[in-house]
Amino acid sequence: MKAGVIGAGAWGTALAQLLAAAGEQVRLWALEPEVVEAVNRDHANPLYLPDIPLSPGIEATGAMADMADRDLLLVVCPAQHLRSVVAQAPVGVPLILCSKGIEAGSHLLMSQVAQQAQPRSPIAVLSGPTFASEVAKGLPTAITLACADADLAARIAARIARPAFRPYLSDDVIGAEIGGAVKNVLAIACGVAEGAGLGLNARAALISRGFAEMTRFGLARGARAETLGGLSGLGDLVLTCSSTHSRNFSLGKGLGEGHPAAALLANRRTVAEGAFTAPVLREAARASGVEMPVVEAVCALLEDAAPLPQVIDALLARPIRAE
Ligand SMILES: NC(=O)c1ccc[n+]([C@@H]2O[C@H](COP(=O)([O-])OP(=O)(O)OC[C@H]3O[C@@H](n4cnc5c(N)ncnc54)[C@H](O)[C@@H]3O)[C@@H](O)[C@H]2O)c1
Ligand SMILES: O=P(O)(O)OC[C@H](O)CO
Repeated sequence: MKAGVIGAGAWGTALAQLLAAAGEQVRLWALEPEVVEAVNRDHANPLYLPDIPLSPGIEATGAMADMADRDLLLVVCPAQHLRSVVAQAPVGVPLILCSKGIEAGSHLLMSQVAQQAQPRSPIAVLSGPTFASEVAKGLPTAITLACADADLAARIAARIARPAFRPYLSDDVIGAEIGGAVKNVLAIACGVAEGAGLGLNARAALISRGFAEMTRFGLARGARAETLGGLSGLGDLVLTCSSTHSRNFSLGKGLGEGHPAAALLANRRTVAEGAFTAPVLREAARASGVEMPVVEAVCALLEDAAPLPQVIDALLARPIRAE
């Protein structure tokens, strides 16, 4: 059993810890040499997952060639870098994609990007309500594991399941990916409501109407409604829209407090995927004729295209219609 994790941000490090805590020897590819050094020397990743002691069973490397002997690879880089990262991975090894987003330009989901970059590698998607620090601490978590190949899904599930980490199986890869990508944009909207002091009614309205947008977009792209209503859709939406532990929610809170997006996004080390997904999602939704007013509002705020009161008024002034 030789798993590799590509990407040593918070989530990649937490997943490496999950696997290594059960005795597996895990190799973790990190972009930053200081992360490689800290993991190997101190069994820690203070840059991305501070205050969590890591298993000595995790060995970090900065060389993708060191992944050549792995029998399973978890890909955990930011979505916009997935194509170039996966292209460097060894050929033919099953890839579990853990990034949440839609590629700019192509409008492709991560599984579609990976299939282009590594056509001979079997693909699965792991997505759901999972704050990295909680998984790394062994707190109870459930997640969707989506894969078109039921045998591969069962083998991966047996490999990653732990008493406090429960994968639920699905063959709806597209549905699992759309939930994870769209919820990040909606979490920004809920953060805005928090930062601007709009109240908890507004948050609940954004979650419900945002879920309606996620469902419309998902169905248009071939997702199944029950997947969108499951862990990778509604489950992750509720988690990410409820807490400043979410980077996306925190970004929105800053916008709601009146800080300009450019200042909030400048010099960030950690990724708030919703900021990159929002304009791509707007473009993809418009191209499919799907109405996504909350997503449009988030884009307007990220682009500083309109002041916050005007964006809120425009959402509230939409015509009354059937729910
Ligand atoms: N953090 C979580 O709780 C969590 C949970 C589930 C899914 N995810 C998803 O996992 C993905 C990674 O998020 P994270 O939280 O681990 O990241 P992070 O914000 O903790 O760290 C940023 C990561 O981006 C990497 N990076 C920066 N530039 C890069 C480049 N040019 N090429 C490759 N990698 C580069 C850094 O090395 C680092 O690993 C995202 O898509 C995120 O939505 C995160
Ligand atoms: O911190 P966020 O907003 O990137 O959310 C992390 C995970 O996606 C939650 O499931």
